[in-house]
Amino acid sequence: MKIAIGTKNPTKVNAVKEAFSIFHDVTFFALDVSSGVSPQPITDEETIHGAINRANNALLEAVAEIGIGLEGGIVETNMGIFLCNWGALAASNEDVIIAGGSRILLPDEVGRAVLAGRELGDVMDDYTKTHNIRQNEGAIGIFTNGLVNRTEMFTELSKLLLGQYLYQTNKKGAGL
Ligand SMILES: O=P(O)(O)OP(=O)(O)OP(=O)(O)OC[C@H]1O[C@@H](n2cnc3c(O)ncnc32)[C@H](O)[C@@H]1O
Ligand SMILES: [Mg+2]
Repeated sequence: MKIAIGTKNPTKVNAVKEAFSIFHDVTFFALDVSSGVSPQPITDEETIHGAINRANNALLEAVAEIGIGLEGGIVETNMGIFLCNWGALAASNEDVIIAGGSRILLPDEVGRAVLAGRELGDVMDDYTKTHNIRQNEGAIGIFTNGLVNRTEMFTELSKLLLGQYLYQTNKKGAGL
């Protein structure tokens, strides 16, 4: 089975590989595809569209059985600005499957800087005085004291996608 992943970010690629490790015969293709949305989505809808576009573009480009798209964004609420994560699974002749990942409240200065136009990854590097947080523990890893890193968060999200896909394809197979 060919699985196409719409990113080269190792936190996302490793997460998808982990979720699909229940299969023996899988080959993964990591591709830099367009998300079709801004580099820093700032609503749930924009983040979901980014995930769906990545999944569809990866599926088509790699001519795979399954395409996976994972996208990080932020959402402004009256409780503050949250980190959000969305994922999509595309398979030919199937409706796209989506799932939401973790959301945590961001410090207001971080959230405001992102809403003002900066990418969260860059803001996080300045905030923590380190480099390339986005490809390592992620904002979620920093703000959960390392208990949940970006790869773990995307692994659970990938399992939510794969699990729904298996449920739906089984249901069809059982003629329900
Ligand atoms: O190469 P891609 O797949 O685009 O990986 P990315 O790290 O840019 O990830 P996204 O495009 O999905 O995320 C959108 C923006 O939000 C940032 N971001 C989202 N979650 C993050 C996290 O947990 N830690 C650091 N940056 C994060 C990310 O760096 C981008 O600026
Ligand atoms: Mg990006």
